[in-house]
Amino acid sequence: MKIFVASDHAGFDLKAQLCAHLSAHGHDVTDVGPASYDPEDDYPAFCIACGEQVVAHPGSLGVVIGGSGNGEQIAANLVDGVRCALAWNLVTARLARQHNDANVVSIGARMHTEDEAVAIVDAFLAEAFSGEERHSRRIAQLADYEAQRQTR
Ligand SMILES: O=C[C@H](O)[C@H](O)[C@H](O)COP(=O)(O)O
Repeated sequence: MKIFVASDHAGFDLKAQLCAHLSAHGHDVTDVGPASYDPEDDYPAFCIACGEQVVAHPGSLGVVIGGSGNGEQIAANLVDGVRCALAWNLVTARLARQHNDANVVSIGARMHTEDEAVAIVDAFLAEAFSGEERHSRRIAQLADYEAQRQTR
């Protein structure tokens, strides 16, 4: 699977571990940045770039990582076509795919051990959208709003 991963300084170490883990498991991983640790860096540009890459590569998925994952989720969701979910355990990770067809997952690196965070991402990547009508209907409503916003 093609996977794009971004972080800020708070998620930088986890990003490195996650990219290595995902590559070792056969995924085609792109580290969207930052390329080096800067304790003063800002998450928006990296997370927006990650979302843009996911939208530009249909079928791919993205991971954005920060301290809490909150700002990273907010940033990624500014990109049209991105549905980014903040996952904080295995259940929320799986539901993000099953119910929301999320194409990006946000992780709070300060909220978990690295092993826990990697397991949450693995759970997200392994799950599929259920395709159930009620979930498709709700996702279509979000896409409709997005399309209308583009014409305003
Ligand atoms: O929602 C934002 C993320 O959690 C950031 O990683 C966090 O705000 C960074 O905090 P600081 O600049 O204090 O390390």
